[in-house]
Amino acid sequence: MTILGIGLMSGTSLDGVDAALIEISDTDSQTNYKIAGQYSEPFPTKIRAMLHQLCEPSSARIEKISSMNAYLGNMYAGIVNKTLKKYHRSSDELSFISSHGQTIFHQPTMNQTDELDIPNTLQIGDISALSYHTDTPVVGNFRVADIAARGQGAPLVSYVDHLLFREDKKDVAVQNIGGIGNVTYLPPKLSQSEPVSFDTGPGNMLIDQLVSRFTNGKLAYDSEGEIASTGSTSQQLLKWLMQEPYLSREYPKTTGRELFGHTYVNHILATGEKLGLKMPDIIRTVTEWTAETIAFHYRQLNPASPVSKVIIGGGGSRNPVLMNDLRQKLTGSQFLSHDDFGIDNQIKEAMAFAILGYKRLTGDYNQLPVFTGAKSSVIMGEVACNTKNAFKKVHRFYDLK
Ligand SMILES: Nc1ncnc2c1ncn2[C@@H]1O[C@H](COP(=O)(O)OP(=O)(O)OP(=O)(O)O)[C@@H](O)[C@H]1O
Ligand SMILES: CC(=O)N[C@H]1[C@@H]2OC[C@@H](O2)[C@@H](O)[C@@H]1O[C@H](C)C(=O)O
Repeated sequence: MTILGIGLMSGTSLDGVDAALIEISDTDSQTNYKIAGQYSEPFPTKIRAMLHQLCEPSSARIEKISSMNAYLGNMYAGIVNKTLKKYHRSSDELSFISSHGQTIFHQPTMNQTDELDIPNTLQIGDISALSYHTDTPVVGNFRVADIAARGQGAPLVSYVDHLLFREDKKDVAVQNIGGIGNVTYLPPKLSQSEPVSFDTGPGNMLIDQLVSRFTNGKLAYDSEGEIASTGSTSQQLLKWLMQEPYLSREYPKTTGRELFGHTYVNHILATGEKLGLKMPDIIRTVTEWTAETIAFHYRQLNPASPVSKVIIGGGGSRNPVLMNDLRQKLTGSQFLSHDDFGIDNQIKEAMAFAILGYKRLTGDYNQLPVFTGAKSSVIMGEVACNTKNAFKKVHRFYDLK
């Protein structure tokens, strides 16, 4: 039997939503995942601006978070219906939706000064609204189960990287450069070493914010690295940035806009100003620093030799300045992209969440403690099925067992 599912991803760069339509079929020995379609929709400027406000504790307002939760649930439903229409598939054919949601806040580790301050993470985009408007069961809110098991609640795509990309004899690093950078490091199967994953630091998040300030909000990112290529790296600013304590924290570790947000950008700008730097020089330096945060961690992962294969994904792979810096810092590694494996870079994370959602519905573990630091394996994800049809569709998965 072939199951049709849709994975939805809206990531920390706040650029929009990606949908992956996937067909899943089980043979006796393995599960096969085939991409049957894809659709992406950018956030309208107003929504993106509001999301930026909601991710920043000083500007977030509870009533706006609540209404954005409902709004995104409806928006995601529209995206599912557009994806089905694009590929001439009906809602009846769709067995499930798996939605990451929009991360608004993520604090998996904290210095507990108050008993009420406990690890937490919040992804919004109401899964009940999504289920209701699509007549389909929805799996969402993945990260909270891993946090409950005392994990970092991220990175979660590592589980899928491990299924798809581990090799017998060569070590592989699967590097995402989204808003945040994260790596899944897969030592050869034949070695005794365990895989690991963690966030390497900022991806495009700081570059995007600097570009937006430089252009008074006219540009949201440094397209093709054009601004960075007009500046020069300041070694002094680079050295200052390398002192960021997150870099030397032990992994598993994750980060986000809580650290690399508005206040961080203010600190970079103040330091750049003291050094007499112009904005393109600051953007150039932060671009090189982003590459250096990745290379810095790889030298720790494999001190003896360059990582054999680096599979790059995420929007940062479209920034040639960032990619050139990374290649220069990782000489000896073979660079590949998800496209080399038949997976469009744009929808890799959406596809991964479809797989995580499918595992949730079949009652299988969809997380490995080694990746998130959780105390035990968990089956992540909550299920919303708010119509009779959605309920019937969920029951199909019980028959699979
Ligand atoms: N042509 C391009 N040139 C330079 N940068 C680009 C280009 N296209 C996309 N980007 C960068 O990629 C970012 C989006 O990346 P992506 O969609 O992978 O992030 P995300 O999935 O939201 O984040 P995360 O993986 O952290 O959740 C944009 O904000 C921009 O900085
Ligand atoms: C809390 C949160 O949303 N984290 C994201 C973010 O974006 C990249 C990096 O930081 C990663 O840890 C994670 O997303 C990917 C999809 C993951 O969980 O694998």
